[in-house]
Amino acid sequence: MSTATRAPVEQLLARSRRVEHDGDLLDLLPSADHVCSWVREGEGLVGWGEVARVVTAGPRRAEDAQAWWDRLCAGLDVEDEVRLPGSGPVAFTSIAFADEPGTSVLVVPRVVAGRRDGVTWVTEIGPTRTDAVEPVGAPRGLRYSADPVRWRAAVGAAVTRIRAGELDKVVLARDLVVEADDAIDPRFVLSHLAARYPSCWTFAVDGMVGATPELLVRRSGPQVSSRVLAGTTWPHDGVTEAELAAELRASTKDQGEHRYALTSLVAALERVCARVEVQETEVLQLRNVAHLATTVTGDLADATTGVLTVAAALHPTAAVGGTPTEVAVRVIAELEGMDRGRYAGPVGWVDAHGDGELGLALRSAELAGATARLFAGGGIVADSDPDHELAETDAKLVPVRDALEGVEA
Ligand SMILES: C=C(O[C@@H]1C=C(C(=O)O)C=C[C@H]1O)C(=O)O
Repeated sequence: MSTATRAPVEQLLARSRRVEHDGDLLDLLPSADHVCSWVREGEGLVGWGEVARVVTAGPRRAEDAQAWWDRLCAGLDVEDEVRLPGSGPVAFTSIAFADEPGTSVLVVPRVVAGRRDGVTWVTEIGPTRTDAVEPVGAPRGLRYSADPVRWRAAVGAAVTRIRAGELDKVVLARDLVVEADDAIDPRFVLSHLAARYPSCWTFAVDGMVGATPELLVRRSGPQVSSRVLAGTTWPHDGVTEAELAAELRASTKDQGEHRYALTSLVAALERVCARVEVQETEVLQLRNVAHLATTVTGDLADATTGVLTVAAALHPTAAVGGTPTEVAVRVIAELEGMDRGRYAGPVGWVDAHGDGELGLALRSAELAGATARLFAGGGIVADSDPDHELAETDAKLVPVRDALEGVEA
């Protein structure tokens, strides 16, 4: 099922030209409206304005978005003097976690500013316009509400079902609703996330914002790569980073969680790739948590498969779903008691060649007016402890919480 809610009627021209700008890409966003972002280590893409969008739902939500975008690109005139990945027409997309409920969106911004290897450019679709610049405001009067007691019980129920042999692993998530006095400016959240989590991808699409460390798929021609995360610890009792990494490597529970996630990713990649290569598992250190991380690369069997279609084949891995996938997705719906919406779904950008980068919308929140709904989850296996899992989700909520609070240190 797919509904085009806004499609251009006239013949459109997309123009990319180099610009002299060495400031922060996020500082180019003129207002809080239609903010799009995919920024890491100061490079990437930001977008604003909107020339077209499609809203999709159901089991083919990502493929439908890809097909709609391909059709739109086929009718575009393009002048691209930059010719780098991400120049020329691009769209930003955020796909729902589940087949249902939830809606997915693909947005074509009117203006995109990009930077890669120190080269900065601007792509405009349609006639050039001057945007009114509005100052960025901090959220005020933040109030929090969550139900950790109910979630703890859900984790206990999941452990019972895993021990009974119904499934091996399930990722359970919870939300934290934050109310502010006025509409929350996504630019405020994004600039704090990017400053404190520079190695993560700071993303925004249609109100879904966050800084994710997990790359579901990057497509560059026939080559794809992915970085799967599972198995988590966080700073405690003054342990050093090296000690934390050693703890994680030595934890059979975390290694087990990681193996389920990696196995599911590799099996899914093997269905769409002619060659798959698994790199060595590493420890990824962030300021709030550390994860076991494995990069997997592959060559697409069919080089015409667009990045969103590849994502559809991979999602959900057992990093955000579980093992076996179908059982885990059903258990998530039964035990979580909430609609994940676009949390833990693919998020990122696509270009006119089917290339792009899609992360998983983790360490994220859905912004709607003065409300932010934050999400965090963790992998549950046979020997998981509900209190420990609750503490893990608290650690994963830190990035967006701190960003809303404007924590600088
Ligand atoms: C589900 C989340 O994170 C995922 C689960 C992890 C785990 O269980 O160890 C680690 C990284 C992510 O793949 C989240 O951040 O909400």
